[in-house]
Amino acid sequence: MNEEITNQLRSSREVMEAVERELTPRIATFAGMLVAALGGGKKLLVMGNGGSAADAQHFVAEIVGRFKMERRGLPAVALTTDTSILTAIGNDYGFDAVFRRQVEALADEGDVVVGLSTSGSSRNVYDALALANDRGCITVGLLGRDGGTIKEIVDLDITVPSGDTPRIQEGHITIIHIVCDLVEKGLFT
Ligand SMILES: O=C(CO)[C@@H](O)[C@H](O)[C@H](O)[C@H](O)COP(=O)(O)O
Ligand SMILES: [Zn+2]
Repeated sequence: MNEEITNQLRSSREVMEAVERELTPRIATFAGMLVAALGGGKKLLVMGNGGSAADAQHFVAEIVGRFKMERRGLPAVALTTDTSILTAIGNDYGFDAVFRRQVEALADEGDVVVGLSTSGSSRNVYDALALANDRGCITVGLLGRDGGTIKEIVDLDITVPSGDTPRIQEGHITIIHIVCDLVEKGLFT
């Protein structure tokens, strides 16, 4: 059992090293986009399924509440949290529409819309990002594997170089924490 634990910790470390090697400039670009948008009065919308829904909420909580700094709250919404909205849209229009309809309702030009998908191909995330593009939003995909279909349509993809869903998610949450730190420093120091 200890060998299995050691192997998993090693593979997690290797993914983090690959993130550092391959994705540092993209993480900086993402932070810069958010600093410009939030500093200019725009908002952040975030979505994902399963563990990525939890990551979306975690991200938004850091932005609306705080990461490390005492500062004013910033405007961000997780599209994963309201069970009445999710069940109404899912029941009436289908699960593929649960995020797209919320983008239709909430997104304005210049907002940053982030989709998390380890496969890069979840239909509900793809459809919402496609509409966000039409709306003139800045679209970002936190993705995995080969980036899937979402990589093809977003303004910025940050594709964690792994084929293992939990390792990809660990990459995503680390990137989110780094970006929250850079956003606070960019806007409030
Ligand atoms: O957290 C995990 C697996 O670690 C699962 O809940 C996982 O997020 C779900 O299977 C998602 O539906 C996967 O969707 P996606 O990342 O491919 O868009
Ligand atoms: Zn998970």
